Amino acid sequence: MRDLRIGIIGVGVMGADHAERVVRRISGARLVAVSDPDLPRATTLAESLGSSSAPAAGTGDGDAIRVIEDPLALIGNAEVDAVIIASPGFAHAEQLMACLEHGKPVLCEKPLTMDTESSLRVVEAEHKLGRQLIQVGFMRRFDPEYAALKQLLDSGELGRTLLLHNVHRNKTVPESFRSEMIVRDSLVHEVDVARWLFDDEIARITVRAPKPTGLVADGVLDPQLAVFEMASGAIADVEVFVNFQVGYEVRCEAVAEKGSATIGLGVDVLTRRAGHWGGAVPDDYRARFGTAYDIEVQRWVDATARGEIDGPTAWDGYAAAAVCTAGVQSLQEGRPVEVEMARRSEVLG
Ligand SMILES: NC(=O)c1ccc[n+]([C@@H]2O[C@H](COP(=O)([O-])OP(=O)(O)OC[C@H]3O[C@@H](n4cnc5c(N)ncnc54)[C@H](O)[C@@H]3O)[C@@H](O)[C@H]2O)c1
Ligand SMILES: O[C@H]1[C@H](O)[C@@H](O)[C@H](O)[C@@H](O)[C@H]1O
Repeated sequence: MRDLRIGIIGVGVMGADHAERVVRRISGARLVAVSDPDLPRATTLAESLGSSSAPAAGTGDGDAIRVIEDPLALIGNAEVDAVIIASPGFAHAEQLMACLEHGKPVLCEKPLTMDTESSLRVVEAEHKLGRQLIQVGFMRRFDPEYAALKQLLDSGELGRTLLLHNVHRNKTVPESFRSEMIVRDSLVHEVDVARWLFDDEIARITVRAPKPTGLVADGVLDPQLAVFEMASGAIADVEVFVNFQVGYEVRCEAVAEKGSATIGLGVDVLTRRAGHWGGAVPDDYRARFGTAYDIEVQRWVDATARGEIDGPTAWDGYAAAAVCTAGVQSLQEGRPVEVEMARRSEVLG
């Protein structure tokens, strides 16, 4: 079977990382086009990967990668079989709709879109089309540690899961990150983790913030503390701290009836030396979740070749957006907020 020809939209930090992944680390796919309003950035990337002489799983022998300025033109281009969207969240809705219009399978970085209404419109448009084309980049589901945790909890060995404690810390984030963005762009990962691990919807969310760190602009509420009340009665708490300074830390502890399980301790690098013990803290998500992204994109490519998707769906993206909308309201009003969501059966039949 011929390689899946991929176009990537947005080649900043994440898009460039995916581009390298497609070219060098996964099989069955070829990077044929990139698009970014920052043309020099797109051109430099296309030239460096397209003429790569390093062993390239995805490009063949230094195949050229086209730079297509207009992202919608990339989506419509006949030489692009499938699309990876790694533009900022505000651009996702229009680009997803274009992928649906052109019948192109798409792996869209989280969040699906930045608000509940546009996320629902995307879900409805995909449903109308009659086939699933959208996968959302909630990559934690592909991380071996999260996957092992999910398997353990689903096995029932520990009894019913009652609580999740989560920590999500970034070293720093760009200045564009205001309080709402922390909910919609960072906390959204734990929204998906809780829905996935509990296999349940979040019914109510509370987001509170202590006196903020002094290392952010005035008015930015960082860190934040969220509580998700699941429809079944289980509870998850999350600390999100995106200007933690130290490095990237993502942990999850599940507390069940007959035991608990924790991931994200970095125990594989635990060291003892010169009177100290400890390990390394990764700098960012690329170091911590590199394997998860590789597995995510490889499985997406393989599933796309079969005409399927294999991961979080547009509905998962919509559900996460609805929870985040309620979360932002909770943060602003200082009270728990019920999550308002369409009924799945009414939208998807
Ligand atoms: N899954 C993860 O762990 C993870 C990690 C980082 C970022 N992300 C997601 O990836 C996406 C990109 O984030 P990033 O950190 O790479 O941002 P970034 O700012 O580094 O890169 C975004 C790129 O998109 C370009 N761009 C801006 N407007 C555009 C438009 N309308 N169409 C196409 N391109 C446009 C910018 O010029 C830039 O090159 C976001 O959705 C973000 O939430 C996910
Ligand atoms: O866009 C990024 C990305 O999703 C990271 O995985 C997350 O840790 C950051 O908080 C977020 O800003």
